[in-house]
Amino acid sequence: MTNHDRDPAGNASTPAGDTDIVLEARGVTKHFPVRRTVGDLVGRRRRTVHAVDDVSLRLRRGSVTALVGESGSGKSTVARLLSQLYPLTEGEIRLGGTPVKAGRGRSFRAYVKQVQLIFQDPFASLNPVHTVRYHLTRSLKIHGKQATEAEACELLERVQLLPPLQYLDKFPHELSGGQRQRVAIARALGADPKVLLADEPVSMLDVSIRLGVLNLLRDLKERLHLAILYITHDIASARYFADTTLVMYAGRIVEGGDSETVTQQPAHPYTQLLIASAPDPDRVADEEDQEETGSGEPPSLISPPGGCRFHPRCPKAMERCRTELPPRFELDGGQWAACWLYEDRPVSTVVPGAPAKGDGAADTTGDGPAPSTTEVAAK
Ligand SMILES: Nc1ncnc2c1ncn2[C@@H]1O[C@H](COP(=O)(O)OP(=O)(O)OP(=O)(O)O)[C@@H](O)[C@H]1O
Repeated sequence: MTNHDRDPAGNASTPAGDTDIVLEARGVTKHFPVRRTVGDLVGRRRRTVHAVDDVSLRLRRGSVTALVGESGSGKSTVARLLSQLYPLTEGEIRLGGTPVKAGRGRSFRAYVKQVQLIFQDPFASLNPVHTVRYHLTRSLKIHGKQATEAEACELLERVQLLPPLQYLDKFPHELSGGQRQRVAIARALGADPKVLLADEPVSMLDVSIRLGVLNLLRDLKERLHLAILYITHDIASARYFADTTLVMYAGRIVEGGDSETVTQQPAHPYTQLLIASAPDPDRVADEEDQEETGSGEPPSLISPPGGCRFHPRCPKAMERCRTELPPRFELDGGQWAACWLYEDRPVSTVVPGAPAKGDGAADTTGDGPAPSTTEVAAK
């Protein structure tokens, strides 16, 4: 993205006519209040967990966006905010370009019909006392579709549970983990959604069947032009499965770009650490690796570090990283990193008449509005 894509306030504008953007988060923030202790009452303190801060992203039709990060970085909270299970502390969500108003009842049902959430544990998300037929026909009914056996079978065919009649009257405990997750996906498809938010959809499955479920999601993305948010702590699977990858650390997105670039040429020291810690049979980790990429634990989100939240673990931290929050710096090929290391990189200029980065197909970053340097640094 270049300065040409920014509005007068310095924010990136939604690319005009980019009809591929289905769901967009702009500066989305979620702080959870912490239950007050005696000390808090005496000191008149109200503490909050800064679970998600200023997250912007765009999900496009027929595209998978991976949101990658360690446990506790805020990934599931982003999914819950995007599915309207939690109210936002700040920010805005847009569906099809229209700001979404928080609500229950009819407006919530209309939203959920288009944006479906798939959970990590398919056993917990399916009711053990009901059959596959019940789960699927109920989903069809709720979303105003014909709840016939033929429709339920079609859903099972879509998730490659064949022949469908063999699965229709099974209970969840009679299915394998992979089959259960396919039923959960089929149930989500009963709504005929535009967006699937898949929160660690394969992490509870046997390693041998993960690939099959990811391939199914990819097939659905292509055939049904779904926009998919793939939440994972496994950056290696993001390279394989996602078109775009966003990396999250301690409640903030720190890097984004097309998956191949982010995983092969990670720019942010945190992404480099994630990749160095990912199991790779071709690489033997040694102490030098550790020194170069850093180690340690993620910070407390009740009182996150000032400046860049990664600075206490960062082997490349500079003085200003402790005090100033880095904005997004644009790199080549649509990649960006929120890291002061890239401050002095020149921003490439736009060739007149050429599609600018951030305008439709040329924008591979999957991220939403980028706040200006001064705006973020001032926060
Ligand atoms: N309802 C809640 N109330 C208070 N704190 C919460 C709540 N939900 C999440 N958190 C906190 O917000 C932070 C982010 O949690 P979240 O579950 O979104 O992270 P995650 O990256 O999805 O982790 P995991 O991969 O372990 O699920 C954590 O510190 C968590 O303890």
